[in-house]
Amino acid sequence: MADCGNTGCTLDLEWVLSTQVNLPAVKKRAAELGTRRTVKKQWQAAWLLRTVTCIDLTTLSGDDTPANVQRLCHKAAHPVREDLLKAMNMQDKGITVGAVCVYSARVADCVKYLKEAGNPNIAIASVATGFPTGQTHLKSRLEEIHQAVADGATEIDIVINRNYALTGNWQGVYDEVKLMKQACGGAHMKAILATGELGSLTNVYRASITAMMAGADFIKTSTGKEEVNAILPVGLVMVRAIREYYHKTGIKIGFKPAGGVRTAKDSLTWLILMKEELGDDWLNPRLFRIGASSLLIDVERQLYHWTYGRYAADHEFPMA
Ligand SMILES: O=C[C@H](O)COP(=O)(O)O
Repeated sequence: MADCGNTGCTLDLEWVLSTQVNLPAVKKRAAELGTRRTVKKQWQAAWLLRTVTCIDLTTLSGDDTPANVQRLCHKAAHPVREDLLKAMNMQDKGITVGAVCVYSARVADCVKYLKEAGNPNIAIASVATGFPTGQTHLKSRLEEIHQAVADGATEIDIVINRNYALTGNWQGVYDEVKLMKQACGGAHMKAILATGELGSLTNVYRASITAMMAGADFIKTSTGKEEVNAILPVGLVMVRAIREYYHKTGIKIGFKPAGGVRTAKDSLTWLILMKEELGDDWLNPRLFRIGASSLLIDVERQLYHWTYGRYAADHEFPMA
């Protein structure tokens, strides 16, 4: 998955504390992102297919059952209708989403149903560590990771300890994330910062750097359960932290906006952010994912429009 397999480094508190984010500058740059560059026609279709390959197709509900996980896995393995792929001459390219993303208790279902759907190699991401709040004892948070990996998860989406982050205890954040990374073993680890609960963009930057130093392979904006989830100013601060970490260590860390990304147009703006701030190396599922439960349906509808020159009726896309 991630290019890096980030081993992390010693916590450098001076680095963590040295940066103050300039809020007006960040807001201005974020506002430009959706307006400056437009992607049209066949290029748009190509970018949307890229979006598909970067989606962590997610279901994180209290009423998740094996049946809806089965549908999710089938969609993950066949994310775009065959006629649309043929129109783009992409039917033989084995296009799938980046991963499925579920609660840890549903990982075994994913193993079963991805096999059934004919694509057992699609990554299985499990949220863990007391998701979404992280307000359980460290011992059980670590145990949840072990169990998810034992069940077949290849990626673990952990949540950081907001209590520590909000009280400036970056050593505490670092120590816990490092233990979580060890618990992941060979599975890649995405660190969810829950930025909507961090209080300031400076804290978002500090949490990003701390998580990367502790070994996160990806940093992820949100659980999807906070009041404010993936938004561009936060994304900008996080990808700049990734850029700085890369310049200082040579290690490429992935980025995952998650929560509230629902339209094809939104996904293009996130891709533009990655291209402009981090470059083409980051425009692939090894270093970029979008965590989303309903984005795929809109992307597929836009691809339908590109193919047939009209929007499909709802019944033509029964499952996203
Ligand atoms: O990590 C993914 C999010 O939980 C999905 O959020 P969403 O339902 O707003 O797309």
